[in-house]
Amino acid sequence: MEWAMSLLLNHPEVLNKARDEIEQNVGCHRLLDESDLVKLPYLHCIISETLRVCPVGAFLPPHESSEDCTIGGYNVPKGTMLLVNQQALYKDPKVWAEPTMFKPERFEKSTGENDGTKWIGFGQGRRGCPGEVLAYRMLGLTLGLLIQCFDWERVGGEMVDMTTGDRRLMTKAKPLEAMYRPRKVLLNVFCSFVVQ
Ligand code: HEM
Repeated sequence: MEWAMSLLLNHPEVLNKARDEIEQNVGCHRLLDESDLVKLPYLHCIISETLRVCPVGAFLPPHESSEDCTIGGYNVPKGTMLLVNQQALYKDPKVWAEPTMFKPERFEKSTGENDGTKWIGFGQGRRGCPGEVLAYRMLGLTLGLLIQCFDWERVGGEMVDMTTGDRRLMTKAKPLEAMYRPRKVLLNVFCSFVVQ
C-alpha cells in the first residue's frame, strides 16, 4: 500500500486516471465496494505495476527441483535449491520497455505488454500464492476508497523519496508522509446517513 500510494503521489496523471475510472463507474454518491472492482481494470493495473516496480521481495521463496531438469540451457540436478530473482526480471530492458518507469497501462489486457509469462508477483503454478485474489481485493478496495474519498498532495510539493530501506523485504527507507483532504463524496455519504 505504501509503495502504491507513493507512486501515485509521484504520478498525479495516473492518480487522476484512476479517479476518473472510479467516478465513471461508481459515481460520487456512494462508497465503492468489492462488487465494483470488476469495473475498475485500471485500478487493477496500478496494483500489478506497483508490484512490478516495487515487488514485496527481490526473490521468490526458494524451491527445490524434484528431478533432474534443464533450465535456460543449464543442467539442474534433482535436489538443487532454485531461487528466482523477480526484481532482476522487472528491471531488465530486454523484458520490459523502459523498466524503471511506472506505467500501469503495461498491464491493460488489450494493449499491454504483459503476456502472462514475465510478471510473477504471486509466483506461478502449483505453489503459486493462494492469496492472490484476496490480495487484489483488499488492495483494490483500500486504494480505491482512498482515491475516491480524498484529494492527495505531496508534502511541500517535493517528490516522494522512493529509496528502499531493507533490500530483502523492500520496505521504504523513509516512511511516507502525505496530505489527504476529504472530497465531496464523503460529505454526500455522511448526509445520506443523517437523512436515513
Ligand atoms: C500483495 C500481497 C501478496 C503477495 C505479493 C504475495 C506473493 C506470494 C509469492 C511470490 C509467493 C510464492 C510463490 C512461489 O513460491 O512460487 C506466495 C506464497 C504464498 N502466499 Fe502470498 N502473497 C500475497 C498475499 C497473500 C495473502 C493475502 C495470503 C493468504 C491469505 C497469502 C498466502 C500465501 C501462501 C499460503 C503461500 C505459500 C503457497 C505454497 O507454498 O504452496 N499470500 N505469496
